[in-house]
Amino acid sequence: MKQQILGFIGAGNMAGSLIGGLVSDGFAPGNIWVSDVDAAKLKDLESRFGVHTSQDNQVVAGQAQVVVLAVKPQTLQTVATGLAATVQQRQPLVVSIAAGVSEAALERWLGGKVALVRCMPNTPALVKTGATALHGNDRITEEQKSQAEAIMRSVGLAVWVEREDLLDAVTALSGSGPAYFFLMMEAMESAAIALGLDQATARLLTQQTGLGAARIAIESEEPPAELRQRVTSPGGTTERAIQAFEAGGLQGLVEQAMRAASARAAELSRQLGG
Ligand SMILES: NC(=O)C1=CN([C@@H]2O[C@H](COP(=O)(O)OP(=O)(O)OC[C@H]3O[C@@H](n4cnc5c(N)ncnc54)[C@H](OP(=O)(O)O)[C@@H]3O)[C@@H](O)[C@H]2O)C=CC1
Ligand SMILES: O=C(O)[C@@H]1CCC=N1
Repeated sequence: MKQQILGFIGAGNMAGSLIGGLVSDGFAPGNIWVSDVDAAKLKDLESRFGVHTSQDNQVVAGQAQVVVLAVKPQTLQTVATGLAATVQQRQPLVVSIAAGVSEAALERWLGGKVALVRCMPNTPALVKTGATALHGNDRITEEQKSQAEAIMRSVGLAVWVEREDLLDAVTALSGSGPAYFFLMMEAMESAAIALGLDQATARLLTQQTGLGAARIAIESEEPPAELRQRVTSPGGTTERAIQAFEAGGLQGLVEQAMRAASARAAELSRQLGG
């Protein structure tokens, strides 16, 4: 895999995170090509990671064995139809990371027959702790399946889902999920400042607490509810905080938020051509 040319169409937040993770995992930057309409974003990726860039999507799709579509869902139809002739002629593996764009729509826009993997990564790929779920169409070979998995595995965890529609749930969980934790961190930092800590101290303690909680959750065999109990001394301070979260309906709110994210992915899919 590391010998192949990997092409990214779109040089935004998610492409930058994936490229950063791949390069730090030893993927040769000289084998990565990136295109975008925005020259400044390309310059930035060039200087940070040493990848090749072009403002012409055809230059990238014209040489890559694996083409990663990393533009916004709303831009994807234009981009994909523009690449259809090249893709049909060269038959690369196409990997789409777009939320809510179905394999059927992508195949149609790309002119028909195409080996396609649709996946949902997340931005912690930048620090090689990404979480990605993948689903492939009927045309992918075992080798292409391994290629797509190897790309995502080099920047973190990669799991396959059996049904394409489950990617909407994954989007609501791990695709958007980093933002939920950042929101929680924002809220904790602000509350700590309100309680008298200076901002630097509040941020540092919040960050380290997030890291520590995540590491315990990953390294321990115990479910999160059990780990929470260990922090919650009867009659102590955590108990009061948890009571306040429960009174505010935190669990229901989280479910409501994730249902809204998943519904938006399904809505995008309908709006963008099924
Ligand atoms: N951000 C995230 O956490 C995640 C995002 N995704 C998916 O990844 C995809 C990209 O998201 P994200 O990186 O956040 O979005 P960004 O807007 O940061 O990146 C998309 C890039 O594509 C560029 N672009 C627009 N039109 C074209 C074109 N015709 N040819 C080439 N490039 C073009 C945009 O330029 P300009 O800004 O000038 O329009 C922008 O630089 C989306 O489909 C999203 O659903 C998936 C998982 C997580
Ligand atoms: O917000 C979005 O639509 C994208 C998909 C998942 C994370 N970011």
